[in-house]
Amino acid sequence: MLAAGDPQWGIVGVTQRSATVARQLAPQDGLFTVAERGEGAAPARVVSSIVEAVSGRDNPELVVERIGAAATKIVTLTITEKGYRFNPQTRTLDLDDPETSADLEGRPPRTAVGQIARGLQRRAPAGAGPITVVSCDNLPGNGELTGILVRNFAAALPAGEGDELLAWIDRNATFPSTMVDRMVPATTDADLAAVERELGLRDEAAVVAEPFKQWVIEDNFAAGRPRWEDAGALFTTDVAAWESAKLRLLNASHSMLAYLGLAAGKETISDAVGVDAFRTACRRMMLDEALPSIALPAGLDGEQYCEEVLRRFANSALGHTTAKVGSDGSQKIGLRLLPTIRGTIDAGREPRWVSLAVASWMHHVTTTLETDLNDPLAQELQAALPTTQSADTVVPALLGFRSVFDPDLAEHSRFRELLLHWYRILETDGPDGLGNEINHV
Ligand SMILES: NC(=O)c1ccc[n+]([C@@H]2O[C@H](COP(=O)([O-])OP(=O)(O)OC[C@H]3O[C@@H](n4cnc5c(N)ncnc54)[C@H](O)[C@@H]3O)[C@@H](O)[C@H]2O)c1
Ligand SMILES: O=P(O)(O)OC[C@@H](O)[C@@H](O)[C@H](O)[C@H](O)CO
Repeated sequence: MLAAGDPQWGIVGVTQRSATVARQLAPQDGLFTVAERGEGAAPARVVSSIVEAVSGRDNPELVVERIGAAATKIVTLTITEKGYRFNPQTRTLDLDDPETSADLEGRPPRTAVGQIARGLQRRAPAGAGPITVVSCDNLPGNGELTGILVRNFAAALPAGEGDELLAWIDRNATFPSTMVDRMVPATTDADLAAVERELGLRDEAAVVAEPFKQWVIEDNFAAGRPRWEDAGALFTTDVAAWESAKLRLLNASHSMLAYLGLAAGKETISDAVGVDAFRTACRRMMLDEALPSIALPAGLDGEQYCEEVLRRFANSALGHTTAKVGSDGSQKIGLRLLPTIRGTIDAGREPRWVSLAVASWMHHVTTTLETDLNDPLAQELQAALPTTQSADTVVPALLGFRSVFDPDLAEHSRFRELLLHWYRILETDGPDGLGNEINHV
């Protein structure tokens, strides 16, 4: 927007749990480089849209103040799935979460939902006017969900306070859904050194990304918005179809490749997709199981989309690690893989390939030490594992993990058999045996 000559918008960036990015941006006046990597990459570009960088961990009160300010018209969130602190089965705020309860008790809020609710509460008496809250996370119905969670927070406040806030939200706040697609790995020291060579300047906050980018947004803004369509964003009334296409084709395959890749000692997604058998399994999961169980957005060619996803994963200049994509599995499996399992079973077909993805996640949980398992439920997952570990003990134990599997799915006999089948191969023959089996099927 700035490049197009509209100078009225700027971004206050908030980091949540670590001050690192705020600390990197502050001495460089919020400027940072976006360096595209891979075929068709544009030259490095310095972006100047961040006008202030705040550490939410160190200064939660300032975050509330900024959300409460009349000048703020839009709040966007990219805080990962776990940042929402919700129960995925009921899609409600987890009020037993210690951080959420502490925010409800009135401390300067440290959870994202608490910060938004308290910020909105600030707007009412100040006459700061309406506001739009936009989730950009990989969650189905992310806008609707965010609205529910903020309202759950308000409803859990003492009666007078909560009712007033709920009524204000209904009149003044909107929560459009979005689908954001661009692979952006964590920046490494080698990335910073490469950007320094390209720019002739040291940028501690540089970001690397693939050339592809897509942002689909529900056009429901309460207080105006930049003309993002001029920069390629798509405004639509049907974000849900885009979201499920992305989550169940791209993100599902990403997770599958991450866990298969981790089992085979592959460091990056491009290394994992380079294994013929893994690429075949991924393609079969998308084409045979995910595609038939979703309603695609109008005009999207499903098969072409799947091939493009595989091509994007093969971008070896990106260095997207299997460890990062495979993190937080307990938060992602239920959104990316299980809906395809249910859809395939409901249609009377076998969820063969998608079960391989779930079995490789189980294998990852079992073969990773608790301290190395990057998952907010690492302790609970490890506690659920049996002492003697084999397919026959691990699969039922993890199927009983209620934060991920509901009883219906956990009891489904064919799903269980498929998990046992794939887990046994991973356990006894490793990735090579898996390759033979995949090629054989
Ligand atoms: N990186 C990508 O390729 C990409 C692409 C599209 C969408 N997304 C979405 O954006 C999210 C963030 O991706 P990223 O690559 O920036 O991840 P990241 O791990 O680099 O950053 C995550 C951010 O979330 C915050 N966070 C983590 N746990 C939190 C919690 N419990 N409460 C509040 N905040 C918390 C962190 O402080 C950090 O600021 C993803 O989970 C995904 O939903 C990412
Ligand atoms: O960011 P996460 O942790 O939700 O998931 C990891 C990746 O699958 C994801 O970030 C993709 O790179 C992204 O969704 C592509 O648009």
